[in-house]
Amino acid sequence: MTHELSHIRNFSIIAHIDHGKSTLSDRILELTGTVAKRDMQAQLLDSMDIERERGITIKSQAVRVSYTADDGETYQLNLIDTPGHVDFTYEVSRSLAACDGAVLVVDATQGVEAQTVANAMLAMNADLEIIPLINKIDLPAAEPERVKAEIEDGLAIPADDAVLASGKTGEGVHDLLEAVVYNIPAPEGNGEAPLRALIFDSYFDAYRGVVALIRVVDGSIKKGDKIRMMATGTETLVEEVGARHPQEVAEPALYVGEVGYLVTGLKDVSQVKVGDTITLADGGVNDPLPGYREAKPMVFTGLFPIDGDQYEPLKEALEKLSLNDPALVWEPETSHALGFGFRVGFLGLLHMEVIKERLEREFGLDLLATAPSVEYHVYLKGGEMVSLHSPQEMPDPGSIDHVEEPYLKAKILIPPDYVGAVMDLAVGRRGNFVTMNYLSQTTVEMLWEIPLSELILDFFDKLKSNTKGYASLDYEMDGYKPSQLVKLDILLSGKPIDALSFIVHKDKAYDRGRVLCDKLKEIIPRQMFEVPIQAAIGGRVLARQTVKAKRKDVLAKCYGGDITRKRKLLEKQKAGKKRMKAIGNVEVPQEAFMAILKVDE
Ligand SMILES: Nc1nc2c(ncn2[C@@H]2O[C@H](COP(=O)(O)OP(=O)(O)OP(=O)(O)O)[C@@H](O)[C@H]2O)c(=O)[nH]1
Repeated sequence: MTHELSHIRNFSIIAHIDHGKSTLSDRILELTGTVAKRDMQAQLLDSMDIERERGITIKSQAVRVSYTADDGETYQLNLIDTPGHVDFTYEVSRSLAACDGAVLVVDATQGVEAQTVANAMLAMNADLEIIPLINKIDLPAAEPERVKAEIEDGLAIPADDAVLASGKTGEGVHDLLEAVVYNIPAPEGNGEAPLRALIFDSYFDAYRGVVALIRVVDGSIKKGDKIRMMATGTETLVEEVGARHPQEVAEPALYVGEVGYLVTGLKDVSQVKVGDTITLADGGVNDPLPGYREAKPMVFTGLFPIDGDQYEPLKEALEKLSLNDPALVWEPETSHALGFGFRVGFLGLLHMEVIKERLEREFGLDLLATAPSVEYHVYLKGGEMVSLHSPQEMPDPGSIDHVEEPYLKAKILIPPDYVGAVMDLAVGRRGNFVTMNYLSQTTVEMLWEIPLSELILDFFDKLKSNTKGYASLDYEMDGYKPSQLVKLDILLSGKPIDALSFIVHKDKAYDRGRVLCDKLKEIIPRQMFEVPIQAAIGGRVLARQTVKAKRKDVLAKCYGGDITRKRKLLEKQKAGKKRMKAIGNVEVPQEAFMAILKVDE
């Protein structure tokens, strides 16, 4: 295969969900003979089960295909698949930084949608050449002309020459590859200069240690080279380099402009960070590539095994998962209510859900998760600052000078009709309006400063439902700001339950406390006795509800007679208890801990 810069193209495919990105990628692999038709497993690029089920990509992928164009020349095309969720905006930006162009897929029956706009903006910000592609033209309802107009008016991308294609029939896929070769610029770089390579993903492989996906920006890299990761300072010998087709094939070297994988031989993924620059340990460069940022957990939750015997297995599972995930951090946590568990940090709610699901599915654990919270900075009267990852750690109010919470700069893109809806939502979430710009007649960009704690409630879901799915959200950290925050305690049968307490803005405490008591009343099943539920701040009760006592005992029906029937009933009860935790003498289901996430204003 060619290594000449002029014969390399690095690109990614971007689209709104379900517009056909994966199907199209599969067709490309097929048409270039990379994967034989009989080996095609639909949507080869989304490898992890959970990703496949949810239709989201969490990790980046890079597949190299060889394409002989109509000009008779053979080109090396590297197709880079980027993660598709707001939790992973930084990872997306690094994957795009490894590309020179992007194919923007738009469904011919749906037209431009929210994520089309959001992804196109990301690609433009990354200075990528954009090739519009109108997909699903096999469908009778396809309206390519209307969609072309939408792309031009809404995104200001010329669409006269948009590729018309069908991932289903394969029509237009050849045109797409020709467009990639002719419209996307070849990479630039200096093959003679010292090595500079961008890491745009890294993962732990049980057999080979940490593997990185890289783009060589200058120079070249081969087996046996002694390299240094510039941000972490880690040095190592290159064990192997190569490309995915999509199975890994070792190459003698990766040359300037090329994308491929690198086996580092290192055991810890935190030594090989996304966004870092690789250079040679001896005679390397001094200036890293721009854009490196530390992956920082933003959301914290307590994870507790339902069965205390699973504490050690949970610890081992977390150790295994963090080998592959530098953003995953954790430390032991003890709760009076839930026993021994861990406080775990995540990039965002999706990251949290995925990890919890993997712990349960891949490691067979039954877990209870407490409501997510953020990292607060509590300044004590003596001047000392304490970082708080859990509401339980909140010091005595008398000793606190003030509390600061993390804010985000949030960018929301919407059609003009939804400006009012977004205003209502963001103001209700303590957002400060910054500016609003018309990017085109069909797209408004609103900038807000919003406390992260408000965003991790159901903000994203609410934003989507209030704008019929049109809004897209992108955010970055904006530092800490002082806030009037208090710890709200929830009491069951008069006893404060540490795992249910949370931190809330003073002005929201009463509403949230009341709504939460109502919710908990619905969620907590009737017990043999009455269960009063109270929300309180430092002993002052704000709201109260009561779960009434159950009338009958199930076993009473058995008259002590039929033993098998009795056992069956008990088993049924046991199954029903799944995800319940006895707190004192009250059975509390998992939902109760998440109720705070669903508070309606
Ligand atoms: N008729 C028709 N259906 C298509 C075409 N391309 C994709 N589809 C269907 O559209 C649906 C979504 O396609 P995917 O390839 O999974 O779309 P995607 O954009 O990768 O979706 P996500 O990964 O979930 O974002 C699937 O049911 C496909 O079978 C096409 O060209 N024509």
